[in-house]
Amino acid sequence: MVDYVQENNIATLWVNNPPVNSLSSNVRQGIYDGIARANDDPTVKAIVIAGRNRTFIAGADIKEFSNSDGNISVSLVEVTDQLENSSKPVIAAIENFCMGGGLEVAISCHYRIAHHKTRFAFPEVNLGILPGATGTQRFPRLTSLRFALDIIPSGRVFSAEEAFDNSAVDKIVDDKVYEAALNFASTVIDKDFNSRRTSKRSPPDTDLLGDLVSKAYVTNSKRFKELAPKYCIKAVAAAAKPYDQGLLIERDLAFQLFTSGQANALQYAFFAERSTSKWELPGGFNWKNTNGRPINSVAIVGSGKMTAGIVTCFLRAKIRTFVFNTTEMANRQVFINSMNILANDRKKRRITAEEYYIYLSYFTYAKSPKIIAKVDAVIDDLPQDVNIKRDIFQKLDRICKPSTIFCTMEIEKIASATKRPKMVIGTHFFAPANVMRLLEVEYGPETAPRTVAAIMNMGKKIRKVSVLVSNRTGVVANRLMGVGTDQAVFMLEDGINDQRLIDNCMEDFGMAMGKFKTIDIIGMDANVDVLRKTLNEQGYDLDENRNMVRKSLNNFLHSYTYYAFFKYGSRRYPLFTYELSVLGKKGERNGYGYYRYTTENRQPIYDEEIVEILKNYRKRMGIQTRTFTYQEIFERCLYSSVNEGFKILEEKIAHKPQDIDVMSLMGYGFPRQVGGIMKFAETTGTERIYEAVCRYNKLYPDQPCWRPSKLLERVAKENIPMKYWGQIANSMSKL
Ligand SMILES: C/C=C(\C)C(=O)SCCNC(=O)CCNC(=O)[C@H](O)C(C)(C)COP(=O)(O)OP(=O)(O)OC[C@H]1O[C@@H](n2cnc3c(N)ncnc32)[C@H](O)[C@@H]1OP(=O)(O)O
Repeated sequence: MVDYVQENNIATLWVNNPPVNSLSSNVRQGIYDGIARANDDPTVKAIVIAGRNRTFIAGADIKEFSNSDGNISVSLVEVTDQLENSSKPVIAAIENFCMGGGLEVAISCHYRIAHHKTRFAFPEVNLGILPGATGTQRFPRLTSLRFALDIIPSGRVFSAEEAFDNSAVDKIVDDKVYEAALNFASTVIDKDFNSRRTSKRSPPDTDLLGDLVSKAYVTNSKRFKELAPKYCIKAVAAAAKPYDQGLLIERDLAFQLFTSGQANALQYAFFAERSTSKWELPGGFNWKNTNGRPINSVAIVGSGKMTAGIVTCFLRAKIRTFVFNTTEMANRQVFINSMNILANDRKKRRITAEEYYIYLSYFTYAKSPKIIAKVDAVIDDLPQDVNIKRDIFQKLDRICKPSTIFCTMEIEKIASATKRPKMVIGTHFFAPANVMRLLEVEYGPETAPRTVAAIMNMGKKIRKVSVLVSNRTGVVANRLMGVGTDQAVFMLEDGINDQRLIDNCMEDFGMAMGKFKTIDIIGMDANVDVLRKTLNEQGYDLDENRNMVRKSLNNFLHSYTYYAFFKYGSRRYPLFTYELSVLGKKGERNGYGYYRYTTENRQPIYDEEIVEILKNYRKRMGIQTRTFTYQEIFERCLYSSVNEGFKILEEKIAHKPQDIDVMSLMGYGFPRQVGGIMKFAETTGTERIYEAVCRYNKLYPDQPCWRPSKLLERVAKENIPMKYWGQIANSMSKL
């Protein structure tokens, strides 16, 4: 885990713990022992600490947080103290990742040489903890309170250049960082390096503490539903005190965080995200045993609201991207929109000017379908009309090379229109596609495992977190969270007069956005399209019924019939959203939805008109209003989605609870500090949720989302831990 190598009078401690050299117990012990050995050896004059696997250290081994191997070794605090107290100078040779505990190791050394491409960060905050191995005390002393209050509470990644500008590293090299560190070591041998012991310093800007702390509170306020950002600020502020006092505060805060449920959930989310790439198909094909061809070029066919967002994902990954539309103007518009997205990235310094031009150079207009004949994948962004899609994909099937994969949400209908059903797969991006990291990949009954492998790998290449699901009806993430949205609409229809009450309940829980704000952002039309499609599949025409009502002389009677038709036929549908869309409210896009929006300010404004429309609607529909408790709002919005999550598992649409959690976290802004909708079920207790689901099922028999999932029932009754839910779902479907 740590190799000790001596060359002349310099000892090197090589950290070797692939893939990212995390600081597992053996590594900590290895560094500690290595420093002791070098200090005891009179022939050693300086020590270099470096990483094998072309990386320094990406921090603690997160798996050990919840899963100690029982190996008693030194703590990271002991390691950092051992490094700083070394009687011989220690030089860190840093490259690739220098994160968390790795950065704490680096700043406890006496000198730091970094490769110019190194990425530095204190990502602890994202795991619900703080840099508690002296990081909050040493980092501001080495750099400044200002920089530490920027870096530690945000967890943001910073470059070697920024590290150098803020005194976090002493030298940057373009190549061969280890050799540079060895050379540097030879220049400091026998020199006094006492002033380089970081803990002995004071932060250079303690007189600015008040202002800097206030600024940090404002900057991080959006994340204050999580404890860690606040605690990070408090811990860094304590660096203005004498070192030992500050350290006590750091330890106290670190302990509180470490034992919090939030830290547990955030660490769960870290691994859940990574687990989605380990996909598996029912036939035994999986990410390990199946290779897919690399996707080096794509064509986006058609254009809509999301096209430029999708295009930029491919451009950033340097994948040749053809945009194919029948009009020159549509193609141009996609180019302009993509350029604007990249220009914004550049303005916000997420990419350099050079990268901006390189990425744009991967964009190509395709005026004729022949130009896209050789692409590796075609992505469907055509209008929702299936006949148009089938027609175009039939033509593309004749033109494109046999290995071209077709990505569409209408898998079966496109597969049957082409001679390559094995090469047809679903890809669903979430809006805005250039920001949202979730990619839902859907396989159909005929999709080949190699096609799945190719598209899952493509997802990784374009930096998406791809979740593989089987194709049934519509987008699985929408199904999962949509049932909760329907509940919100029903409760509004049934008596809540202020949409903010429901939205606040969800936002207090930690959702990025309340249910009605989400409807507005997604757009009324998109919401109603789902409803329209669901009803169409059952042979009902939503708009025809509505027209019948409008044309009617006896409006009340027909409205009631209309309502009764949908409500008491078999199930109830969230028709109030449809009502608003018919009135011309499109959501955030045109400024009118469940809230109002102005062109200057896209923040939702409470709209009293909704209450008036609601009252009329209830009157026409003959709805008897009632009151709702906060608990009912909470349970109906969330437990309905939990129940749906269990159904998605038992129907084998998703493979494991982690996949469902990732969909809720990355597609719908579910609070990360709760871990995801299934982790929420585990924390809340499945028995409690099952009891509520059964209660609502009795109360609302016209809402099928409350039919209890069999898997939930079994898990609740037998009190089965979450780690077995996927396995049980598997065995259930075989029955
Ligand atoms: C107390 C707390 C202390 C002292 C801390 O240090 S807390 C901070 C711990 N470190 C981090 O939070 C960094 C986490 N890692 C990352 O952000 C990324 O992995 C990376 C930027 C370092 C690399 O990204 P990438 O190249 O995309 O690779 P993956 O994210 O896919 O990771 C590859 C595999 O390594 C596993 N991994 C990564 N970091 C850790 C870790 N710190 N502990 C344990 N395992 C880690 C990750 O799960 C991947 O494993 P597989 O899924 O392939 O099995």
